Amino acid sequence: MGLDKHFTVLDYVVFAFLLAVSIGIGLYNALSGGRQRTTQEFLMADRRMHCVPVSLSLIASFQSAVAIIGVPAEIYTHGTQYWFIGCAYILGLLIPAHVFIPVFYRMRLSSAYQYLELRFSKTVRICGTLTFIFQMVMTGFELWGTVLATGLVCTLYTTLGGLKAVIWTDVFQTVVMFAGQLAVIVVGVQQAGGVSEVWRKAWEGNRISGLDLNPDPTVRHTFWTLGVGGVFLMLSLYGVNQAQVQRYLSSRTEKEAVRSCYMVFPSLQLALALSCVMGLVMFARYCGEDHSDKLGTYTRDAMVIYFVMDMLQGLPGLPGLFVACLFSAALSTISSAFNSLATVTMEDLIKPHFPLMSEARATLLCVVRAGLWSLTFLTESALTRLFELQVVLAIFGMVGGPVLGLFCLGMFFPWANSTGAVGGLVVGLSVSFWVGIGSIVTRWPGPRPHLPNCGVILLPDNTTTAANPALSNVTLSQPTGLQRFYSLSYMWYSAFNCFTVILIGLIISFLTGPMKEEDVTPGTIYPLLRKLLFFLPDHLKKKLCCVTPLGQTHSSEQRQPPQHKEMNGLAFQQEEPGPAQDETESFLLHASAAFVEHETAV
Ligand SMILES: O=C(O)CCCC[C@@H]1SC[C@@H]2NC(=O)N[C@@H]21
Ligand code: NA
Repeated sequence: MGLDKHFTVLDYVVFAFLLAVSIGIGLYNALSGGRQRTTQEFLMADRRMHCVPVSLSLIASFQSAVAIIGVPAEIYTHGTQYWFIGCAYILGLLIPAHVFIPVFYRMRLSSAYQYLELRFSKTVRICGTLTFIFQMVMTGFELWGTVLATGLVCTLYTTLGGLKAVIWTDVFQTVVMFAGQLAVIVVGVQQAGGVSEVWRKAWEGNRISGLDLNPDPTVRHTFWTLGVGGVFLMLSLYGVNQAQVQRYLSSRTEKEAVRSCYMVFPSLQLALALSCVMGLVMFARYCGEDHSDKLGTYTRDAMVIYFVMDMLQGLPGLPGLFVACLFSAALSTISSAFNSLATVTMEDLIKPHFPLMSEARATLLCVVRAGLWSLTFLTESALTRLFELQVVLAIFGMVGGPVLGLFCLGMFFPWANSTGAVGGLVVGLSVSFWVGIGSIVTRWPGPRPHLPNCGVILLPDNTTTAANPALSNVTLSQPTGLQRFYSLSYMWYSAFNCFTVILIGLIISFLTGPMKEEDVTPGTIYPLLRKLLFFLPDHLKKKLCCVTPLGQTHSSEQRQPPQHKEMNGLAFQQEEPGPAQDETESFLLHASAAFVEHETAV
């Protein structure tokens, strides 16, 4: 699409400079500190990270070029309805902060899927890990072939620098992302003749969407699909996705991890606002014209890049900044994917079979795994093109939704057993792919009113009529039966699949003999019922919830972890579990110590 025709020397300098800084930060973290000699340092940044870099890195993981380009394209063609996904960020971050982080952090896990082994069984853990790998590989396709070059760079610092390098490069790349989007907005507003002009054109072009409370689940974007369906999308990404869980666990304390999750909220709202305003600014300038003739087969996302390059033409350095912004978005997502894939490969697939592996060998294997993953991604990204935002979100819903269901089944339902977990996940994934592929195959156009473009006439009673009546809303026939099932909005996939896994998981658990509460590993259940019924007196809670309130010891001895002795009310370990100790046992020691300590301290 001839990006380079707008590039001046200064653009190349700006782009190269920003890329060089990314590499520099990565290499610095690779060669400083403990020089990445242990897996704790390589995979968990020594669990000493501060909440500011962690929160910026949390943004970068799921703010790739797809979001930077896809959201403006969405606003340009459909209006600002998508902006309501911002309402999903409230619960979408509060629940991870107060439900998932406490459970994961007190268990001092390295991989989120260790939780599944401790709550259910090794089989469930492997299923969770493989589903996560599949999801990351599927969405790995979202990145461009052009990332190939810089992707090699990212491979360098990700494989050498570990999580610490990835987090600090993410911090820098998030700043570049915001700067690039801001530059486009400032220039665009100024060229369109000011904010009021942009607003007027967007308003006349019907791009300012009101609150659409239509309850129809087949309508693509409404307050319900975005504000409620979006919560489950956020939970699957910011609650249980390995890339984010790893960042929470790299925080120095649990409070630091919760603080980093809270700090994601304003930055995510800013990222959403910048990309939505960018779409409006583009609309004000091009009035919804469809330049696909100039772009040939390119998707509407490519149209966004064309517009931006056109807007920034004649402003040397800014096109370079915007392309650097795109690459930063892509690189920060790639590096997070590599590092989290290397972590789960090591923690969930390799280490359990080689408990006696030495630290040096384990770290070396991590480096090799991160390198192999990056080459996998780079080869596939070279083969594919940018996916549209909707496709990536649909994949997150199809794969991330069932995994979210698996964790919710484990945390909120003590009766769920491993058979139920595996059965629920298998059925959940099958149904999710049935809906997802069904909707692609039937290509249900969906009742998508064709928004009139700038050529509208604003009537005195503030209604608009399209310049050419043919463009007015076309009401399609409503889908019926199976067709309705296939035309479920992709924004409901996460919620729908999550509930399927929970429902099937519970049914199978009850059919195969529900777990007894005392058999459940301590710390793996979030006492949802007890917390929700906080207002009831204790004896009622105990009877109602049939879950022993946290902190009270059990009558049965086997609940007390071995090698502990009480001293002035605090439990601590007599000796650090030796390296030879198998991972689950050492986890048990850690968890129950932290668990009892936390509860007695509270
Ligand atoms: O860019 C990507 O990695 C794919 C799109 C992810 C977008 C989701 S929507 C909710 C949350 N908010 C973001 O800014 N990113 C994620
Ligand atoms: Na990113």
